[in-house]
Amino acid sequence: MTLFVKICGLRTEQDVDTAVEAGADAIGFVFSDSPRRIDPAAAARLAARIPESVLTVGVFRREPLEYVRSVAAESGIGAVQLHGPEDRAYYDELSGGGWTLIRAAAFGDRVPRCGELGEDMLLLDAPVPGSGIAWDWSRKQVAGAGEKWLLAGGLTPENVREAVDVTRPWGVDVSSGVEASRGVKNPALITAFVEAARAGAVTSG
Ligand SMILES: O=C(O)c1ccccc1N[C@@H]1O[C@H](COP(=O)(O)O)[C@@H](O)[C@H]1O
Repeated sequence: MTLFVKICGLRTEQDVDTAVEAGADAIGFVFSDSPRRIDPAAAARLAARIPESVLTVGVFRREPLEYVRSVAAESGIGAVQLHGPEDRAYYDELSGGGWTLIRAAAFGDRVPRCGELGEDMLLLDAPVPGSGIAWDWSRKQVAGAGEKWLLAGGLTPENVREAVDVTRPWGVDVSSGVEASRGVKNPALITAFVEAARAGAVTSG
């Protein structure tokens, strides 16, 4: 099975086109406080360039439900990625809206199971999302084989292959590791990341 690759925090046409050409499966737009923040109208313009086969993801951190709903509607994204303490009721409110739901959780002692709050994908991240700081991947098989879970946090073109070999995720997600400076993507790194992630990949899917 081919490793699912998400490139996050994109804000320019060039970066979006590069990610699509490189073969990314998902492209993320950040709608919460971040150097990568983009407004919904600008994200909608970028999303119009993206083929339907590529999932567009809105990233939210501790936002009210109504904000998520209105941004998702205006930007036309296909998936909602939630970084926060959202509970089952919050996910229930969003389910049925047509979005793929991605639950982000900081890797800790208890590894969540994909689907336990109604999410479609689970993203295991470092404690500070978007920081570029990696967590300890050495705990093999950190999530269930066969689950749709993505590894994130401090991935780069240099370390993604080892991280995938050790943890066997269903997919990977990167932001800082493909940037020239904070919030500014480097197209060559985007391409290098997708190639490195998929080189010889064996996944849990
Ligand atoms: O990228 C951000 O600024 C951000 C802000 C708020 C919530 C999530 C954010 N990014 C997510 O962080 C991980 C990995 O980031 P990195 O590669 O370590 O920089 C990824 O899931 C992004 O979607």
